[in-house]
Amino acid sequence: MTEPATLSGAAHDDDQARRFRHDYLEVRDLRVEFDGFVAVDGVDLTVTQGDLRFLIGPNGAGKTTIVDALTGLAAASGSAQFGGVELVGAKVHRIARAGVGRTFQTASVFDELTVLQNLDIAAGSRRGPGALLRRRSEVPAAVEEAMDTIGLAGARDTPAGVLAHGQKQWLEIGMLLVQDARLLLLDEPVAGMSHAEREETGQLLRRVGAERTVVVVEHDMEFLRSFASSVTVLHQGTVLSEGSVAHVQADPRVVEVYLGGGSRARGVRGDGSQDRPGDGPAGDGPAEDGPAGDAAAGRDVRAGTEA
Ligand SMILES: Nc1ncnc2c1ncn2[C@@H]1O[C@H](COP(=O)(O)OP(=O)(O)OP(=O)(O)O)[C@@H](O)[C@H]1O
Repeated sequence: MTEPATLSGAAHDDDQARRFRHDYLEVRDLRVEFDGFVAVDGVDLTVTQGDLRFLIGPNGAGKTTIVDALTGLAAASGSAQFGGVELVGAKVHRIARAGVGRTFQTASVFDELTVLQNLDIAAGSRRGPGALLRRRSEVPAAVEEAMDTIGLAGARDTPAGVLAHGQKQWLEIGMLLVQDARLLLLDEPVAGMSHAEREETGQLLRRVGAERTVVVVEHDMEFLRSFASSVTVLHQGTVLSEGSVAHVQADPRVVEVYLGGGSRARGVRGDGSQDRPGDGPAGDGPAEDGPAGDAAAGRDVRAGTEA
């Protein structure tokens, strides 16, 4: 369908509503291989708008690689469509234009620039040069709205470099909002945050997730229990379990992966054989972030079973 070049108020609102209603992510048989090592092995994933989906799994399960594949940073096969646009094989800028945005574990904001300037530049990436020269009286509505949504309206003139850790992450989410990202892929958004910041972030994701499609890669089980509306558990590049928080917590395969250290071998090769079968949590990654680490740190995947 051909989009009109410009839309007046009511028509624009209708268009927004229509777009958001039909936005969903549909991944089919996604596969990523690095020199014979299969990091993502036939993953199917459907995420609709309003469903705050958490993607969890032990270290090396393939979570970040899936996000990389959806954002053009890892070559993949299979299909991943968002809003009807095929993402697999598309160039990074085309994927961004299709409304797909991501954050990284470390916030990538311009420290020397203020909150407002960071958002204005992000918005300007859609508008072209000159955005930085915009006077404050000309702050676009989308930037004002994003500052409110991320709770940083009061810090608009604060340089991003002096923001608290959590605020930087919120700013980065705000930058995706003003870029009109309608699929947000967030990599460990609450890592390193205080309890209060996690709560704020959870509420923010709920607000954003009501209107957009949000996928959160996360290790923090307490955060997941509080805010996930659905969960996909990955293990060795495949989907191990999927459903509500209660469903995956009760799935014996999930419990085994998170608590049975012996099942963590992750080297699935192209020929289907296992690399170092039987490797425990200390196999080839930091044990504290692995399944045994999660349990030891009191992050048992089962409800109410703090270790
Ligand atoms: N560029 C690459 N080249 C080779 N192997 C890679 C590359 N990127 C990732 N891998 C491997 O692919 C597997 C999946 O990695 P990935 O980072 O997606 O896991 P993850 O689930 O996000 O783990 P974590 O929770 O530790 O971030 C790992 O075994 C990793 O070592």
